[in-house]
Amino acid sequence: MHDGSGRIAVQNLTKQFGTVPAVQNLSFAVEPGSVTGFLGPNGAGKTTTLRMLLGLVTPTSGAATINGRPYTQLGNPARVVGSVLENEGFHAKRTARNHLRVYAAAIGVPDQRVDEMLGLVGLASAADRPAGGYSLGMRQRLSLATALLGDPQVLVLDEPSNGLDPEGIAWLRGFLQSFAKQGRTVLVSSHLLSEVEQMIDQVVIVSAGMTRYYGPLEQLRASQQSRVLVQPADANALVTALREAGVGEVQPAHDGRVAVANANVQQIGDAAAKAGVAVYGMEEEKADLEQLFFQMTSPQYAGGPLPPQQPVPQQPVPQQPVPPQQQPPGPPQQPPGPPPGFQQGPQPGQPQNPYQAPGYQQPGQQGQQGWGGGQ
Ligand SMILES: Nc1ncnc2c1ncn2[C@@H]1O[C@H](COP(=O)(O)OP(=O)(O)OP(=O)(O)O)[C@@H](O)[C@H]1O
Repeated sequence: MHDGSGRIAVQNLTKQFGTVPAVQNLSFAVEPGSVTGFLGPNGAGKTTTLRMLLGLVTPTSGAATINGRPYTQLGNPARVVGSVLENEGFHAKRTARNHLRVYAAAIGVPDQRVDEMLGLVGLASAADRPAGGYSLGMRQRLSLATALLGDPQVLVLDEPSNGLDPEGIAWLRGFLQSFAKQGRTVLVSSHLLSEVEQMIDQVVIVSAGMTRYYGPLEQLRASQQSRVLVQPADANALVTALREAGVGEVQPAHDGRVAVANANVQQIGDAAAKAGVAVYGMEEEKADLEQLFFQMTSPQYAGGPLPPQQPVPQQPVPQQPVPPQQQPPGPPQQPPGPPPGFQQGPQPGQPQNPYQAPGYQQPGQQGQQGWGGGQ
């Protein structure tokens, strides 16, 4: 059913290439108003999933829909979804401006929009150069400009940070967040959590074609068990005091410090004071999100058994139209516990419509003219 919300729903999606199970029973939803990271190591099945979503590969089973419909049944797909996939070719001798004009004509968009998009992605000054001479980063920008021509409701980007310089990545982050704040939908794939961590609010983690985690990034962060490293005058006395007071999970470290999980500095300080144990310092420590991501996906490389799969949303991804403001968050999976190594020792106002003007300004960054440099 066509629901017009811009919602992406992937339901029990499977793709088998001969003997290669590229995608296995994948389910998740991407809600409008959010930027969702689609993460997994090389070969995890991300591109295949995105290609199925965009009607370029036929699923073996299951479904991927936008607005409740398969891509091939969208009335004017370029107006609904813009995409940037890997290895997209440009006519080498055609200028960026002419490339965009050809696309604009094909989808019925006026030429004026071509210049707006060139300005938006910072290619205005290179618009009349042949795309064949463009750097990887410039080609990424041209792909993005192409994807945005139809003023789509949904953006699907495969590894968009590839080839971008830090300035380009920062611009892309601000742009995607503003795009999502307008109630639009963004799905970005990457094999590096760190590359997209700052730009996403939801995350789907896949490995070996299967979902490992699906839910808010914040929830994944919160699942990271923190601990406090305490430097006491007398470690044995502090361990006894904390255990008797029932404060946290206490573990003496080799360097004379005491590691306390599941307790805050105030609880520890109070218990130490009550027992008359002097404390010289306390340090709060969080497990690294990247480390957790690596642990969730690394069995694909190790060739060993995969960890138990987190329950992919048990209830079917709703196919019925739901007004955006009433949509419940997608059913998140419970993230797994912290990596085993963590326990064992110390470890370190409404944005303006970007399509109104060529010089898109990020909220709070008045004066910045779109994607300026790095050509
Ligand atoms: N057309 C195809 N024919 C056969 N196997 C394929 C085909 N396309 C993808 N595969 C295989 O499916 C698996 C998933 O590939 P896919 O490109 O979807 O992964 P990915 O997560 O996008 O990886 P990367 O981050 O390297 O782009 C890989 O084992 C790949 O070799």
